[in-house]
Formats: sequence, structure tokens, C-alpha cells
Amino acid sequence: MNIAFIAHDKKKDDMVQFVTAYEKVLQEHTLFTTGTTGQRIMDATSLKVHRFQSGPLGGDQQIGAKIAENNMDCVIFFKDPLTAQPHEPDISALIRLCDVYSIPLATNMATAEILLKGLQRGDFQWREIVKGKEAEGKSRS
Ligand SMILES: O=C(CO)COP(=O)(O)O
Repeated sequence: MNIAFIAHDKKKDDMVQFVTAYEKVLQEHTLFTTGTTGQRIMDATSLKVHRFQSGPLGGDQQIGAKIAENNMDCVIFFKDPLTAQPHEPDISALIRLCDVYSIPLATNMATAEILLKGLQRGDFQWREIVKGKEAEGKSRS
């Protein structure tokens, strides 16, 4: 599965703790991150990630584009609800696209934990079906 990890500054320690706890599971997946979050993950773990721009410089939008192309299966976004972000419109747009395309999105650690447990259980297999159907449709047209 393609999984995106994003954390606002005050949530980055939590994100490092989270991916460290699930490192073994995450090794089996393709990981995408915004810039600084990805750097922190790579510094703390042996995980390899595809790093986009930092959030305020367009990273959230780049992850949104992957969602619009049906190339993202899950988004783990540790948002800071207590700090104003200069790129708030980008954040809202990313969350909106998750809803447009029914992409599982966790915005806090408690939900992220449940999503990763589901991932381990195979609850994300429906994504393969959705992607397969889209590929089938494209090859017919
Ligand atoms: O701002 C962010 C998400 O909105 C995160 O970006 P960074 O990972 O580059 O800090």
C-alpha cells in the first residue's frame, strides 16, 4: 500500500514514536511524506520514504495530487489543532480530497493506531480492487 505520513511541528515527536512502533509493518509498504516529517522519520528509523516538499511549500498539495491520481491508499496526518498554519488552505484541500476519494485518513495517533491495525489485518484489500477496476477502465478507453 502507498501510505502518506505528515506531522505538524508540535506533533513530530509523536510521529517519530508512532512510526518507530510500527516500523516492521511499515517496511512492507511504500511510504510518502512531507519534507521535514520525512527527514525526522529517516533519521530515527531505517525506513525509506519518498519525501515531497515541506508542507508550507506545497508538500500537502503534492500528496493531494497522489490521492487525485488514485495513487495513495492511506493518509496519517498528525495535525496540530492548537497552532495556526500559514498553509491552512492546503491542509483543508488535502483533507477534502481524502473525503472525495474515500481515502482512510487519521488526524491523530489514536485513529492512526486503528488504521495500522486494520492494515495488518488486511482491511485495506478493497483498495487493490478499486485500483484494479480503474486500471481496467483505462485500458478499455
Ligand atoms: O506542514 C506540514 C503539513 O501541513 C508538514 O510539513 P513538514 O513535514 O515539512 O514539516
